[in-house]
Amino acid sequence: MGLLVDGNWVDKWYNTKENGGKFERQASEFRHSIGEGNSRYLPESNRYHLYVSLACPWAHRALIFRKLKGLENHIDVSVVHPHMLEAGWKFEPYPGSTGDKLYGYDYLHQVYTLEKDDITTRVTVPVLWDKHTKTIVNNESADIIRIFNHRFNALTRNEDDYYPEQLCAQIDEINHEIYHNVNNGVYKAGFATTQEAYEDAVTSLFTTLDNVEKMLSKSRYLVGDILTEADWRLFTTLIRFDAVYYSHFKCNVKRIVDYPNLYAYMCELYQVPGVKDTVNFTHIKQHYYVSQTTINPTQVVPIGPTLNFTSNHGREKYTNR
Ligand SMILES: N[C@@H](CCC(=O)N[C@@H](CS)C(=O)NCC(=O)O)C(=O)O
Repeated sequence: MGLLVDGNWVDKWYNTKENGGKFERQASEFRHSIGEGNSRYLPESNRYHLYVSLACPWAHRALIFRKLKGLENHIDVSVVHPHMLEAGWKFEPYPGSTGDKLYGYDYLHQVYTLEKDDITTRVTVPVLWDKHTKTIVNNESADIIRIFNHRFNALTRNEDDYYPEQLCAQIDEINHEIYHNVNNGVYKAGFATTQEAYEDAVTSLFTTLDNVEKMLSKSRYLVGDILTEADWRLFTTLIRFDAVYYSHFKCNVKRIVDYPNLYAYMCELYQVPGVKDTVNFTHIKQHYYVSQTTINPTQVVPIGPTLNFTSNHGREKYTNR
C-alpha cells in the first residue's frame, strides 16, 4: 500500500500518529463531470472506462449504478486483483479479475501516471477514465454515481432517477451522516491505532445503525418509499459488514443480521435485479484480510460466516399500507 510522489511509487501506509490514532481519508483529486456544459467530456458510448476492485465499497457503488442505469454496453470495466500490497492495486490473473483491458498494465498506478507522468496522488479505485483524452474524468464514487444517474440517459433511455430533485436535500443530509459514521466509520474503527479513536468510531457507527434500524421500521427506504442513491451508498457497507467489518475492523457490537429491519432491507437491495452479480465475497474477504497486514499480519482469511441474502425480505408491506 502506498502512493505516487512526483510520478514515483512510494510504499507507505497512512500515518495515524500525527492525529491521535485517527484514520483520515484524503479527498479525491479528479472531480470532472460529463456533459451538461462540460465540452471536454461528452456523454458518448464506449468512450469511458471504469477501473474497479470488486472488494471496494466505493467502487461497488459505481458498479451498481452502471448496472441499474443500463450502462454495461456503453462503459466497459477493468477489475483489479483483490490483494492490494506493496505496489498497490495490481492487474494479475485471478477469478473475477480482468487485467487492464485498455493498456495491459501491471499496476493501477500506471494508469494514474499515464494521466500525468509526475503526478503526486493516492492511487484509488474507482477511476472513471476517458479513452479519448487519456485522462481521469473522476475518481470519487459519490460523483461517479451521479454522473451515471443522469448524464447518459440520452444514450440508454433509462430515466430511473436515484437523486430526484425534490429529495436532494433529504438525500444529502442522510448521506452526510451515513458517510461519516457508517461508510467511512467502519474504516475509522478498523484503522484506528488508539483505544479512544477506535471507541469514538464504533460508538458513532452503532448509534447511526440503531437510528437507521428505527427509521427502517417505519419506512421502506431511507427517504420514504423511493429507492435512492442514499440506499445504495449504505448498501455497499452493509453487505460487507458481517463478513469483514464485524471481525476484521472490530465493529462487533452487533451484526447486520441482528437488526431485523436493516437485514431485511439489505436483502431487498441485494435482490434487485442485477445487483447480486456485482457482489463478490471472495474478492471482498481476500482483499481486507490479506491486504491490511497492519490489522491481520498472518493474512489468514476466515472461512465464515455463512451468509444468506436470498430469504424473503417482506419489505413490500411498507409501500402497500
Ligand atoms: N473517496 C473515494 C475513496 C476511494 C478509496 O479509498 N478506495 C480504496 C479502496 S476501498 C482505495 O483504492 N484505497 C487505496 C489507497 O487509499 O491508497 C471514493 O469514494 O471514490
